[in-house]
Amino acid sequence: MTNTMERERMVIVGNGGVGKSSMIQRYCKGIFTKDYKKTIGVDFLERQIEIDGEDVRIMLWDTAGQEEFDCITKAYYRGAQASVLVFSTTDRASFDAIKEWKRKVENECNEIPTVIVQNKIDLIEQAVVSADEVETLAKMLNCRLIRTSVKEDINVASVFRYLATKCHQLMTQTYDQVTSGNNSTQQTSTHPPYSNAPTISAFSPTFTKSSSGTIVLRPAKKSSGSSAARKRKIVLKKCGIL
Ligand SMILES: Nc1nc2c(ncn2[C@@H]2O[C@H](COP(=O)(O)OP(=O)(O)OP(=O)(O)O)[C@@H](O)[C@H]2O)c(=O)[nH]1
Repeated sequence: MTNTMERERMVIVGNGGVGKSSMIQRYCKGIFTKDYKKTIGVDFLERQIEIDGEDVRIMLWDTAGQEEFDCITKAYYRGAQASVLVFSTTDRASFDAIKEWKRKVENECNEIPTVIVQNKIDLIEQAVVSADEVETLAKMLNCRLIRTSVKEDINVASVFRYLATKCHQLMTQTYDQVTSGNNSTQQTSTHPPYSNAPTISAFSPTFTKSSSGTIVLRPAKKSSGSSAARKRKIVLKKCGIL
């Protein structure tokens, strides 16, 4: 592991009990526990994955869902490159709070790639939100929607791979702009267009492309670390992006 490895910092927010800590534990440690242990303030775990043949370290900040911790947690939103807004299928208030969570994150770090996660999809029979209203909210907030079950390990990895890929693309664009000396009018938006983004559905855990718009998330192809990739890392480091 070199100190030039790309690092992507993500924050996971949402009401208490929606499954944020469970999601991070599932992704980073491969475990799930039924016990509910309230997060006090913030917690942190990381995992290394490969995107486009490059090693990327994903740093996941788990934040407390209770408002009483807001002043502590908001300090951790700063500098985040992506965010995950989580609500639970069985908790109406957590769904209603999603807009507010997005606002809180944006107050600290402007617009960053963001995913809305509807967790506990294994409890769909006890759902207190309809599929339509969830999809409408995601469109309105211009966010990708991913339905997950941390318990059944459905789509959890898709959430983080999707965001890591977005962050990686943004870093690559920044690199291209720096190396081509283009810092004028052709500035690319830091927020990709999501309005027509398909939903990643918990009902297609095999991630095959379906007519309903479910998208395919394939593992990145391994490539031998090219000299271009190495140069890119050096430039990114010099730009203070790493
Ligand atoms: N059925 C089901 N239960 C889940 C799922 N994900 C998490 N849980 C349970 O939901 C409860 C709360 O999960 P946590 O991960 O602690 O929730 P949190 O959002 O981190 O909560 P705070 O720390 O209070 O913000 C735990 O009992 C988990 O076992 C899921 O996908 N399905």
